[in-house]
Amino acid sequence: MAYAAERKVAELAVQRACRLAVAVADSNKNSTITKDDSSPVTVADFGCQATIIAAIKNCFSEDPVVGEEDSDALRSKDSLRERVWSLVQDAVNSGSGETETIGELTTSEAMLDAIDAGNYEGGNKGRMWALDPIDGTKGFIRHGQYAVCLALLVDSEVVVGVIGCPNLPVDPSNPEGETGVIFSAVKGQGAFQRALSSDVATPISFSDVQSTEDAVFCESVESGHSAHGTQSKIAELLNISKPSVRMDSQAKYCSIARGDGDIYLRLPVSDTYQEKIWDHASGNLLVSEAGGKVTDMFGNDLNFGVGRTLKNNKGVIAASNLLHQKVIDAVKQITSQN
Ligand SMILES: Nc1ncnc2c1ncn2[C@@H]1O[C@H](COP(=O)(O)OS(=O)(=O)O)[C@@H](OP(=O)(O)O)[C@H]1O
Ligand SMILES: [Mg+2]
Ligand SMILES: [Mg+2]
Ligand SMILES: [Mg+2]
Repeated sequence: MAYAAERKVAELAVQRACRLAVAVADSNKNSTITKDDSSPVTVADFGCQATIIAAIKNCFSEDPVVGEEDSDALRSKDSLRERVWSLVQDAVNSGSGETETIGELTTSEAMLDAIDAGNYEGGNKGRMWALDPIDGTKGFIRHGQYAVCLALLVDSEVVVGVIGCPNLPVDPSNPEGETGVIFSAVKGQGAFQRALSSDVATPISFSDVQSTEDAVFCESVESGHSAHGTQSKIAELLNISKPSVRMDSQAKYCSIARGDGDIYLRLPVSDTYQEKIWDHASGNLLVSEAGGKVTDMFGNDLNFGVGRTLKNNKGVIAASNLLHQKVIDAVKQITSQN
């Protein structure tokens, strides 16, 4: 099967990173720093980026990586670096059978170098990985939804997408039951989920909701990340009566891809913000392999080949193939009134 090795490595790397993130959440000893753009980053973001890039470099040494974080804060603060190094070592040592495939990290210097290997500028030629070590950092901090997201792109097309969601219920019909799910998709091979605790993956697909009246839509928690007011007008026009499900991170893509909801609306709040490729690459493939479509607000495909951002696109609309065009028509109608 095409990309079997890449999928295996990506799943093992994401699984190891999810253990690290869960350990930080469980410890209640998180350290948060505010970045230059005022967004938060935690020890878990750094640790997850280090473990995942180290795994990629151990297995596919020539592949470039577009990763969200850099190591500047760790290089200038010994205590922070030591804390992240300790988390990385614990995550590596607590795995069983991973190291023979994805290797390990041997020094804290190697950890810093791994984090900084995520500095690729992107582009539309050849292989590259897109990594969001913790997507929905605000969700992670508030013990809500967050996701560890890794994608392989070839000539700017996503061919492998893996998303780990430690706080998402394994069985959506049993929200109080076990949590921790890993989603994966390979281009042309379908979309799957399995419990983080299990080796058995099952296929997932969109709901067969035919009419937007019966649909559920999801959106960001933060009103600064998508335009809640415009989104509620779009929902009204589509006769959606159920309240929106607000959820942090690419868990939104995962939820609709397995039929918990039907539509993901992400209308821009600012004219200047450019969506980042690591916030959408994995979810894009998961949705298309599960029977859905992702475009920008104008119905254009997302272009992952123009750098670290989606600078050629505005907003994101994801829905099943059955509903997508209806949603785009409603978006057009509402946004042309503004
Ligand atoms: N202004 C603005 N507009 C749109 N998106 C933005 C904006 N600012 C930040 N971000 C990115 O939002 C990522 C989290 O998206 P979510 O959908 O999870 O948002 S939310 O956490 O539910 O609010 C978040 O990803 P992480 O940094 O990985 O958490 C950011 O990349
Ligand atoms: Mg993100
Ligand atoms: Mg992030
Ligand atoms: Mg961030």
